[in-house]
Amino acid sequence: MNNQKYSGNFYKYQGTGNDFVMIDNRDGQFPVSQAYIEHLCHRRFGIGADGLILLQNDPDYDFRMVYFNADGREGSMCGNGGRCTVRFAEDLGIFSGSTTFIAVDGEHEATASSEVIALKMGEVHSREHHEAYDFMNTGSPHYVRYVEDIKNYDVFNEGKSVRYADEWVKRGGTNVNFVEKLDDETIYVRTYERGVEDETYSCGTGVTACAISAHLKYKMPSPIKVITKGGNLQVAFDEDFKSVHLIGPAVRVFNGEL
Ligand SMILES: N[C@H](CCC[C@H](N)C(=O)O)C(=O)O
Repeated sequence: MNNQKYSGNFYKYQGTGNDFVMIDNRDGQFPVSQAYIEHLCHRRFGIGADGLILLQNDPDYDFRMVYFNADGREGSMCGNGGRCTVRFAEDLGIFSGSTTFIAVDGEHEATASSEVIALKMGEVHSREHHEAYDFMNTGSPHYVRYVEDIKNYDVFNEGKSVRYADEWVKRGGTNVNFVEKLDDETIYVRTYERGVEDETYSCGTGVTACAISAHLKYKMPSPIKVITKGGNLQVAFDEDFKSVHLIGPAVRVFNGEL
């Protein structure tokens, strides 16, 4: 461990089982360090989470979301984390109804109801379609592979072998998704996450990538229902993927003091 310590409250949120330590850092007092964040996210030595998020002030938006993976490194965009941050901002009284905030990949709009947070994702510009997989960036990089019998698929080992393949390491790393079409409106998605280096219960940007991929492959209409280990999401989109929404629950689990 290192010497940096934070004195203050923390909050624990989860969105379809993707869980985050949330800090209200509007006073800028949180000591950002990779080792400290990794420690707080550790499931034995710390609070335990897939990532840590700082909610900060921003002059032009309701708030700024700063996301770190469980390994303590600042990550790219996190869809479930975004939905949880919106719920956190609502709980703090920063907005009610709808909000616009800024994250590492740009501006996001979101609406909150008691059941769900609908988060507008960034525009999805480029999609690679290959024989064995699709690849796209939905705020974070996502490799998408279609599989059968997904519930029994070896996501950890198959995901890890793609994650650490030279090609992907050279490209800066990727998250690895496995997807199966269940019926004409539903897919099942499991994700090995970069930065967590394990399967998570749900990955919002990964779910978004899989829904877009499934729409292109099977012509499934919007919204697509997505089942993950941690619960159900929906992805709504227009034809050019400029307006893409990730919709699902996000709730506070507990809070405490550091
Ligand atoms: N769980 C996140 C994705 C985090 C992305 C991160 N693992 C990376 O790309 O480094 C989500 O809900 O979108």
